[in-house]
Amino acid sequence: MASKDVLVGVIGGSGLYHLDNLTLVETVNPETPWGYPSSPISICSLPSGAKVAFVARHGKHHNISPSAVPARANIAALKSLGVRAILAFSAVGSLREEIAPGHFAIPTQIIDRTKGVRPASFFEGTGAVAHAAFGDPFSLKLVRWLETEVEKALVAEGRGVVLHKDKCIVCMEGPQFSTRAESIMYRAWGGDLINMSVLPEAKLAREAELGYALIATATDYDSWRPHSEAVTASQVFQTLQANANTSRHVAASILEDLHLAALQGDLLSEEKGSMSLSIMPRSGDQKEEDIQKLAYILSAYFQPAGIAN
Ligand SMILES: CSC[C@H]1O[C@H](OP(=O)(O)O)[C@H](O)[C@@H]1O
Ligand SMILES: Nc1ncnc2[nH]cnc12
Repeated sequence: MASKDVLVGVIGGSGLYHLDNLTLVETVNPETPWGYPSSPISICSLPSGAKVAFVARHGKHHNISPSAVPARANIAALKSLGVRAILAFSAVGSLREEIAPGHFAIPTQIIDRTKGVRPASFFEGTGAVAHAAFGDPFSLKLVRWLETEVEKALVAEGRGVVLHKDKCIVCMEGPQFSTRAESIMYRAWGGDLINMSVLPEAKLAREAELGYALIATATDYDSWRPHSEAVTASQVFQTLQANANTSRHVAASILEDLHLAALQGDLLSEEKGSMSLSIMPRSGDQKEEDIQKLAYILSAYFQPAGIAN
């Protein structure tokens, strides 16, 4: 198992199956109480020697569909490596004219249109009940930090990629894309972007007390434009590679500073201890197997018998 000095985890989405300019230190594949992650996790070192962890959400060969991503194992495995902040990348559709394919966005809100087929809580199947706060589904301090740093990285790249802020992302079930009627409805609801992956990832990161933010990379205009073709996978592929290259550039530009910011602590002060107010008080009286399972992600609140504090 890698040492616990990996503070930042990166989740790569469609098109982003590896990062650039990093030295591979080791590959780990931790078995968590929720199974194995989507792919073995690459632990890479940055030029300073600091380490980051990378996991490909759909597997390195894109063989896991969005509804089947083992999101609990991904988040739990990253936490077991010491990760405190997750930077997730996602290919998204745009529900707004001004967010053109090729643009990037950092959303601050989510509308849940998943259909209940994805396990969405670490507490599911245990006797413990918890209600994590999710009004602000992304870590706002991390989001604000990223807005500045990603913008700088995009300017330095010089391709004119625009960054949009304070957007609302709809997470649909898939794997089929939306109908035109749904796409129009999401716009009326206030949705700006759409993907199939941000949930339950963001909810699970919150339950595990991890900072979590999404860099959304627009690939298409979904299906709301009256005189345009509805989105197809081949449209998405046209932008995917360029977006992945820019994502790798952004990651290479910001990861060193993100590691330092995570080390200093203030950036992630919102997450630390947040679940102490979410676990129902009587849920302390648990079966040993549930305590052991939950201790994997929340050792501050669940202590297996025989392990001293
Ligand atoms: C390839 S189009 C639909 C697919 O792309 C996005 O994946 P990810 O979020 O992992 O980049 C979207 O969420 C869908 O899963
Ligand atoms: N239009 C779209 N709908 C859902 N997920 C997507 N990922 C990329 N484009 C998408």
